[in-house]
Amino acid sequence: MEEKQKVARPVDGIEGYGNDMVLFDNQPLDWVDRLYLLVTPQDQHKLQYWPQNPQSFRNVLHEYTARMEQLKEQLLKSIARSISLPEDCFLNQFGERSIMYARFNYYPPCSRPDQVLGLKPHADGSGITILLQDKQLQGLQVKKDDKWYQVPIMPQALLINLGDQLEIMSNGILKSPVHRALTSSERERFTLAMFCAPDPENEIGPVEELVDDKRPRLYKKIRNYPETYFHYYQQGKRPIDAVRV
Ligand SMILES: O=C(O)CCC(=O)C(=O)O
Ligand SMILES: [Fe+2]
Repeated sequence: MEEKQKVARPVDGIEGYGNDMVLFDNQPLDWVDRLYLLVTPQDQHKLQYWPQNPQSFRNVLHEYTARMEQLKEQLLKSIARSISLPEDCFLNQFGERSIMYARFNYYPPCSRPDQVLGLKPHADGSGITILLQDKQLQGLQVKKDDKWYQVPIMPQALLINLGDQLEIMSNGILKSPVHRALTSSERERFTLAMFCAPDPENEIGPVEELVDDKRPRLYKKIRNYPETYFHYYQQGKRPIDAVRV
């Protein structure tokens, strides 16, 4: 507890240990505590929020971040190739100063899982998200055609989720799925999400190759999508609707 307090999120900040920011009356709250840290670029680390206990925490997170940066690059290239685009087209929009956030999600046991969600339905605001799932407890669900589907646990596997910014860049060809997390009355659940996103100062938008007469531009160009995202998300709305043409 004491260690968590040392890195507690300030009321007006996003990094650190805490729970939902309350921005609106009647805002549905999530049954989750989280430690949220910017891990890339390194020169923007706010180390005051990086726990020193356990002692290995900072080094392990550094190393994990470096691996996830490599994985992100490979994934963005492969995804581009898979839809016949030049392999660097998403990476170029991410830019040299692309960002990555680590979010450690801790869902405590909840006595009313029928009433309370761990995370309300949302699509990620990232470009892509790399999720390390809890090894024992399922909880993640994805929505398709208005039905919720349970995501199975695959030990040793990372789950890759596409976020809104890749949907925007791909002019809607790639979809950023809506998902949610359930709670359990029996057990706690831990997950680690790494959100990979473009440099917020870069203007992003549908890549030119994917806009033509047959497929008109679906999304506007936008800078700093996370800012737009955050406000819509906490009201339970879909932020990507704000950038539709
Ligand atoms: O905890 C999970 O399984 C999902 C986490 C998630 O969707 C998120 O952090 O955005
Ligand atoms: Fe998510």
